[in-house]
Amino acid sequence: MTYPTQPTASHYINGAYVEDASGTPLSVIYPATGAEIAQLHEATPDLVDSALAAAHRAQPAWAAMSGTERGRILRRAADIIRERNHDLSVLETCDTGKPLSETLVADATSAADALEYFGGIAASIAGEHIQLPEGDFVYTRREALGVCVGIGAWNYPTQIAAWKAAPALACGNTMVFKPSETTPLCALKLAEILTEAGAPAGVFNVVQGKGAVGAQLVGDARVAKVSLTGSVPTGARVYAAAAAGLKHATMELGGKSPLVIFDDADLESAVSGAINANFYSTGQVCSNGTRVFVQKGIKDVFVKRLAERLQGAVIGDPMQMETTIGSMVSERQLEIVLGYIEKGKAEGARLVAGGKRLNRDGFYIEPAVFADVTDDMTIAREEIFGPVMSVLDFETEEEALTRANATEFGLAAGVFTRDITRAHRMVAGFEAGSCYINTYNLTPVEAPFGGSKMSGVGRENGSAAIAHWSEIKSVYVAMTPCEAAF
Ligand SMILES: NC(=O)C1=CN([C@@H]2O[C@H](COP(=O)(O)OP(=O)(O)OC[C@H]3O[C@@H](n4cnc5c(N)ncnc54)[C@H](O)[C@@H]3O)[C@@H](O)[C@H]2O)C=CC1
Repeated sequence: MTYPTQPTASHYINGAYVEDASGTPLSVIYPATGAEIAQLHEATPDLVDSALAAAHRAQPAWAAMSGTERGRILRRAADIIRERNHDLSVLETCDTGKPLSETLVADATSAADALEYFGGIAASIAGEHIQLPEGDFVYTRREALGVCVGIGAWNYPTQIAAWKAAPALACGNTMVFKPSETTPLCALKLAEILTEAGAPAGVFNVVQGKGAVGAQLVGDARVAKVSLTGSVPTGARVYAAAAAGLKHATMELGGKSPLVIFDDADLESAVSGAINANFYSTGQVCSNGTRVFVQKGIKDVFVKRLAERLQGAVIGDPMQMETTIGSMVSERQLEIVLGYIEKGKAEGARLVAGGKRLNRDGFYIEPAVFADVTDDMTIAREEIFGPVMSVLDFETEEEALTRANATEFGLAAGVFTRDITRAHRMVAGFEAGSCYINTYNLTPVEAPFGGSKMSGVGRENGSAAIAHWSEIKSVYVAMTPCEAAF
């Protein structure tokens, strides 16, 4: 590995890198080869405390700055990220094993988009004025919550850190962020860049560690809000811990999203949609449409065309620009995915393509397509978080909608059809936070993103995010003397 992947230190607190070698060692593995590329340490309880103290100290002055000033710093950070996109994308690939052809356009650039977007609206975050009888009025102040905690998953380490930091900081909060222990490198770069852009010390801090470090952060009395991106079981634990302290919470959790393809759809476009809904980032995307419902009349031709198109996938070294499928993030995740593939076969689904581990170093698997999947099979019910597509067939619109919604999850849903009224009817009926018509998995920063049902609470991105990173203070102003009964 010739890329500089060992960071200056494990943590970033109060505007500087900090090391504490007494923490448990944390080894960073490049999943494309299995080689160790960095050695970090988990944060000790004292170190976590010092990060929270730094964020707590910095928050009043940060909130007291004008939105314009805060926004300028965020936008400057966005510019620095864009200038360094190549190196940051290489680091994202080292952290995750995702192909550079993807990380160059979807990770640091998405972080820059978030910083630019929320930097742009920071100055117009405001309350309102409400007129009342006798000249009295109420005005509202939209205020920061205080110290916020962000906790990330491993699939989008740069994007997750920025999607939380940008709106939090725009609203005048400060943050302590804990990346996933599997991908700890990228968030440190965001912290470094925010300092360079002018963010005062303590405004954005990063501490490394596993669940225990996350739990300490969530349980701390100084923390006003917790935003987690992770799995449903972790989300349930973190949400409960936040509730114990009556903290604000945003939970971006897992999914098992449906993609419904009607027989009048543009076939090539629908196949592309199914590919993007299942194999981007080697299938490690929370909103993936892994239950692909295809109307009976076109099922065979759809599966045939999909298998042909899969021949064009280039699996291998993620640093090569022609590569379109990199490695899984870890050996553990690869084993989980292989386990699901065996279950799919054992329960009677037909493996149409892929599904084998590649015989080389690193954690590679061929993208897999199962046909003849039924709703009760494990692969159709549980989130796999890997490149495994399940194709199910259906006859009527009503049936498709009922079966699409028959899941505890509700993150995303998509429909391919040329019938516009049917498309909108389906979308209105989907029990999901993010819906797609004739496309899939696009997540521009302008669009609110988040889940229904067990897939989460709250929304990230879009102007909707402001409500989740601030609160309203209502101020009643009397224009006449105050009267009392006695
Ligand atoms: N809805 C969304 O926006 C997204 C959801 N995800 C979901 O994330 C999952 C994959 O990511 P993983 O890293 O495996 O998830 P995970 O749930 O295992 O871990 C998520 C984070 O929570 C931390 N954590 C674990 N236990 C904790 C505790 N008790 N208190 C505080 N923090 C704790 C972990 O260290 C990690 O940083 C998938 O289920 C996926 O669907 C991933 C990306 C986006």
